[in-house]
Amino acid sequence: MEDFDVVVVGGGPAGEVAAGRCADGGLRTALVEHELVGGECSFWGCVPSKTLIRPGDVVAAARRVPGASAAVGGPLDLPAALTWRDEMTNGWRDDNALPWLQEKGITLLRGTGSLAGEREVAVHSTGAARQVRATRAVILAVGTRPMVPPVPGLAELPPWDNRDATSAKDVPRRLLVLGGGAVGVEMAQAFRRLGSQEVVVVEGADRLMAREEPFAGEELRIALEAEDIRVLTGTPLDRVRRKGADGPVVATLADGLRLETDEVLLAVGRRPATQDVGLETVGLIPGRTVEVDDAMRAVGVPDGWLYAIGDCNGRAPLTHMGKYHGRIAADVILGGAVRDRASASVVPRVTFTDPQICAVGLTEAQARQRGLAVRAVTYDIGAVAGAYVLGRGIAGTAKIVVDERRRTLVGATFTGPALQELLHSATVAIVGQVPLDTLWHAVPSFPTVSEIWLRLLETYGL
Ligand SMILES: Cc1cc2nc3c(=O)[nH]c(=O)nc-3n(C[C@H](O)[C@H](O)[C@H](O)COP(=O)(O)OP(=O)(O)OC[C@H]3O[C@@H](n4cnc5c(N)ncnc54)[C@H](O)[C@@H]3O)c2cc1C
Ligand SMILES: NC(=O)c1ccc[n+]([C@@H]2O[C@H](COP(=O)([O-])OP(=O)(O)OC[C@H]3O[C@@H](n4cnc5c(N)ncnc54)[C@H](O)[C@@H]3O)[C@@H](O)[C@H]2O)c1
Repeated sequence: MEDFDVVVVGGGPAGEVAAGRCADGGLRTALVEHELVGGECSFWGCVPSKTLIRPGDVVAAARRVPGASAAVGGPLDLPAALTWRDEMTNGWRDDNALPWLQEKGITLLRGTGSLAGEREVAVHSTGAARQVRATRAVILAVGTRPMVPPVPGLAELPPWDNRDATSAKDVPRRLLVLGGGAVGVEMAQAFRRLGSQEVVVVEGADRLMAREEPFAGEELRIALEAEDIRVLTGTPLDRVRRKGADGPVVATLADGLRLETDEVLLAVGRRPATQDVGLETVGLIPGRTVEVDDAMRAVGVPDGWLYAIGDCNGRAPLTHMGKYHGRIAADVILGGAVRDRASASVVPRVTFTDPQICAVGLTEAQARQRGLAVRAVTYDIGAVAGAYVLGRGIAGTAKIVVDERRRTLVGATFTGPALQELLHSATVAIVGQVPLDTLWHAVPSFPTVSEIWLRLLETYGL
């Protein structure tokens, strides 16, 4: 039995950050990983998806600018875009992460980790198993797997999941995307812009991006339809079947509509990868998210030695939030008193479509559900000088949700092209609980899109 102070199971963004911070604090740290250090985000999630989105985004931005649009008249260079994606994922090798681990003094254990009782982890790799003990803490950072809904015929296709989409070597001529959440809308637009001719999004809820402000999904639907992406909402997929071994797929919706496509991309959410990590050996239920307290300690496990961070704790399944959880867990293990203050109500999120949906904190509906007396103010993003100097036809909406009792923000949403860097200003205002009367003195430069702040505050009445 080998001893470490901390054993981290799962080397995605959350696990890497936790391991790095524990090691920086002088703890003997092991990181157990059975695929690639970097996890879903680096190889099949954020990084390749954003890389596939970027060429279409740049061209769309140039097309809005008279004088530049003529220079980008042709189609995208698909092979070059895919090659760049391959570079960004380092050809699905993690050798570039290894020097970092070595520098930090983190021991990488290649294999599948599972809890084997209190403070113990069994690590299985081909033909070998070893047992390690964590004197201070075990941190689970095992992430998620795609959900497969029980639609007859779906599993047999087989459908594409995010891995197939983000590592695709070509684009299918026709693509049916099941799910109009973040993966679905980003990939639908990316594939359409990369050359897929017929793209359909089938979303079970009544609108795209259903957890965001209603106008966000509506504006996105209009933009996608303008690019000839078909958007079908509110009607579940009833059954699918592939004609022959390599033939087209026939998809039938609950209302009887039949669609023919070449591939079906599953984008209906994720389930925690906790089925086989030995949760039962510590009294927890396999396959469920690991519920944690604000210190990231697993609820129901005595003595506080088990932590869960990132997607597998279900708090806020986004890379930056998983890394935040990783910093909290490491600091708590090192004796700090830091606690999670962001996951429940200040989660920033950017959906990298065109228009982007950038949001932080609560939507108006969520704030009201929590019993807050809020007032919301909206303003047209395209109407600020900072937006219209960027090109023609820049459209979108900004909305802030103000807690009237405290006169501070509890939520903000911005839709429009390339707004991702604007979002952090709203995050800072919410986390800092900056009163609107103070925010009024944060003067945005002219002509920047940040002028939207001024317009929102004026509309509010300041
Ligand atoms: C297509 C797509 C695009 C996305 N884009 C974004 C984005 O733009 N921004 C954003 O914030 N989020 C995005 N996400 C979400 C983001 O990928 C996740 O929130 C993030 O990867 C979670 O990090 P994690 O460390 O918790 O888990 P993961 O990244 O899933 O990493 C878990 C790691 O644990 C390993 N592992 C699992 N079980 C074991 C075991 N038993 N033993 C050893 N190792 C194990 C896995 O191999 C993996 O390396 C996207 C997701 C998808 C699918
Ligand atoms: N830019 C980003 O930050 C980004 C990008 C991609 C993914 N992610 C994250 O990755 C995770 C997974 O994303 P996702 O899009 O798979 O999940 P999601 O939960 O964001 O969206 C899933 C969508 O599928 C719909 N759905 C569920 N079952 C369905 C069915 N049977 N038929 C039709 N529609 C159905 C849901 O209503 C929902 O709109 C999320 O946590 C997401 O936030 C983030």
